[in-house]
Amino acid sequence: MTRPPRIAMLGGTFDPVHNGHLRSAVELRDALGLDRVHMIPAPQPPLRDTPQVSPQQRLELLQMAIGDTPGLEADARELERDGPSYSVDTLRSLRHEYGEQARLVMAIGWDAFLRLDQWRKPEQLFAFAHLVVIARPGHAEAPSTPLMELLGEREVDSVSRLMASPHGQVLRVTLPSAMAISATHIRQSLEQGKSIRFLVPETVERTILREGLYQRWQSAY
Ligand SMILES: Nc1ncnc2c1ncn2[C@@H]1O[C@H](COP(=O)(O)OP(=O)(O)OP(=O)(O)O)[C@@H](O)[C@H]1O
Ligand SMILES: O=C(O)c1ccc[n+]([C@@H]2O[C@H](COP(=O)([O-])O)[C@@H](O)[C@H]2O)c1
Repeated sequence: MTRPPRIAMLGGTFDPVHNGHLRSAVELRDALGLDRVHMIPAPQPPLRDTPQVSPQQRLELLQMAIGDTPGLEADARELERDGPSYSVDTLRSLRHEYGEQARLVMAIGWDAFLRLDQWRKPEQLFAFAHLVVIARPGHAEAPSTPLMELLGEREVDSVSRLMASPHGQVLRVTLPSAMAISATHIRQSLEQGKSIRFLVPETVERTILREGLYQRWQSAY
């Protein structure tokens, strides 16, 4: 019998993409034995202000960051929708693409997980995908009661248990090279004229500096 595909969505504002995202995607691919990790920029992230840097520019930085990394894909599907970038809509589309037996995972960092109960139709996410929560240095706050209620009995303690079914369960993971890198810190560094070397891939750094992105003198697009 052929093994069902193992697919993950790692959505983000990617404002800009950084090595914390990229290394997490690679280590998640290896830890879960994933066939593909769809890295999906959100044009209008629902719980924050729409970024100044356009969705197309954020996508292009993501594409150059990923390059030819096996199993990682810059996925533009949210750019084709209007309105807030709800993950439930993206997961519906991935489920449709890969079929009902695929093991579909929505991967989010601990900070994003803490607000999951404020997302659109959070319980419906589990009808499409598993949830994998990635530990993130500097984010250790405990989940709220509504969030714990939302999780219910879904938590499992191993990859093999998670992959035994197509969707509906939750796994917390700590990846080997957890990095305390954030896009906020990168934007602040650029605004202050400080170096972002080694926080993002070199091609991304070069493009940001050349285009004047995130720098004080850049006018809003
Ligand atoms: N260093 C990191 N390690 C693990 N997960 C991360 C890391 N940075 C971001 N993530 C996760 O990746 C997803 C997309 O993150 P996002 O694009 O918002 O980046 P960010 O660095 O958190 O941005 P910002 O600082 O602007 O909030 C979220 O689920 C987030 O928790
Ligand atoms: O679906 C929602 O309601 C929802 C609410 C907040 C965030 N998300 C998604 O979570 C991902 C990370 O968001 P953010 O704001 O932490 O960059 C990104 O793909 C967002 O579209 C989704």
